[in-house]
Amino acid sequence: MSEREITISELGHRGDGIALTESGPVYVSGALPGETVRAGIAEGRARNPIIETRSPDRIEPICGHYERCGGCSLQHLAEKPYLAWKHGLVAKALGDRGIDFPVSETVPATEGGRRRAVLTATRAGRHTVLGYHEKASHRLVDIAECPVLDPSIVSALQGLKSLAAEILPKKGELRIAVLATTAGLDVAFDKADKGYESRIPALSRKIVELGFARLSVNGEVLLEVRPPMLDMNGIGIVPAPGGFVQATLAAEEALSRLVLAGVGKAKTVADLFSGAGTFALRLGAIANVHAVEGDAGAVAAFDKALRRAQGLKKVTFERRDLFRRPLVRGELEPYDAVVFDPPRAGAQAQAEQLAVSKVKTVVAVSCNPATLARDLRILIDGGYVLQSVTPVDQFAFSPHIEVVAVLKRE
Ligand SMILES: C[S@@+](CC[C@H](N)C(=O)[O-])C[C@H]1O[C@@H](n2cnc3c(N)ncnc32)[C@H](O)[C@@H]1O
Repeated sequence: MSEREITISELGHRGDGIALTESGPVYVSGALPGETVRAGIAEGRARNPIIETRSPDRIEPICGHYERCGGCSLQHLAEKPYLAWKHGLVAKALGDRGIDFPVSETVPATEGGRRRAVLTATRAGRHTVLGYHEKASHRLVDIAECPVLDPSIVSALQGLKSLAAEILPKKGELRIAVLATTAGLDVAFDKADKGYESRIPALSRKIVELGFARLSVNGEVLLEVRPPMLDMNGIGIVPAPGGFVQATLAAEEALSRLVLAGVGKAKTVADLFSGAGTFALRLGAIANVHAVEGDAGAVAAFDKALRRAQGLKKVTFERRDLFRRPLVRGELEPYDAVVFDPPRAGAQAQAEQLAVSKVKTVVAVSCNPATLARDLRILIDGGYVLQSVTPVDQFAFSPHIEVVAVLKRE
């Protein structure tokens, strides 16, 4: 493997530096545009890179685990170019689908830290390791700090570890979803061995001692000390164990503001892939809403929240698989506006139905610029005109980006 000097010209979509060489792109982990790097090169990747010229945009990472931990990829880049890079990811995805539209500046929405985290635990001899996987590895980093998480999760890391130790399999990993709620932590273990049942008394005792709100294992609630409540714009919701909620409150609010502005004065709105009601509960204050969601737990959580809610207009819901059974043209007729917020796979089948519908306004929310661009292309080809595209940065230092796009039919 020959060593040579290369110059980084751009950041890739995962945050690696890219040098464009005569033999193709070379990916350099941890390098920034403008930097020159000395490294061995094999299969398009730099090995043991040494940065020779530093970028003025390079900053000190804020976490002691950063070098190893795969949870973050861009702590070493200053905020302004970091937000610009996220903006570029969205613009590029649109460009790849032939959509030439000015993308708004990235809205930072990481304040307060992530209230929802998925950690992994495993055994290392007699110890328990709890954290995230190392960069490009299956090994776990045992985290003692994590500046991107809500502080209440960080201060509970030791407690979570001792809880996980009760049911860790001899080999393999345990997934732990943690949600910081107004009543304390909601902890959901996933992929626990059946044998955990003998540890239920010990787990229950620990949950109470640790002051956590609820513990669930493999989707079943084991003990609810207090309902793990989230305040959704004044309405209390108790999410399903391990269920989806926006990872930061700041992003939930930023996305909701953009969704509400997007639907404008619509009187009837369909909220598709509605989860536990992040948008529907807010939209219900200004319009009649029909929420559609595929996950039974999320639908049940939404139903309960609706019963507690006051002063909403008519809000209805249904459980439905929108990949297999999107709302078809006739079903879309009653709506002035449709909001959709699918998982990473996007909403192709639904976009195809919207493209032949008469719905005036579509607000597309996405966590994947590539599938969003595909769905926007379908809508634009069906006669919609883009009004705005706004990236929202919910996952600090990661390559993830949320986007809200508003389209109208003339
Ligand atoms: C990105 S989340 C958005 C949830 C909600 N809009 C929010 O902001 O909290 C995507 C949602 O789509 C749901 N979902 C995934 N696949 C689905 C499908 N095939 N049909 C309907 N809903 C689905 C998930 O359960 C999840 O609630």
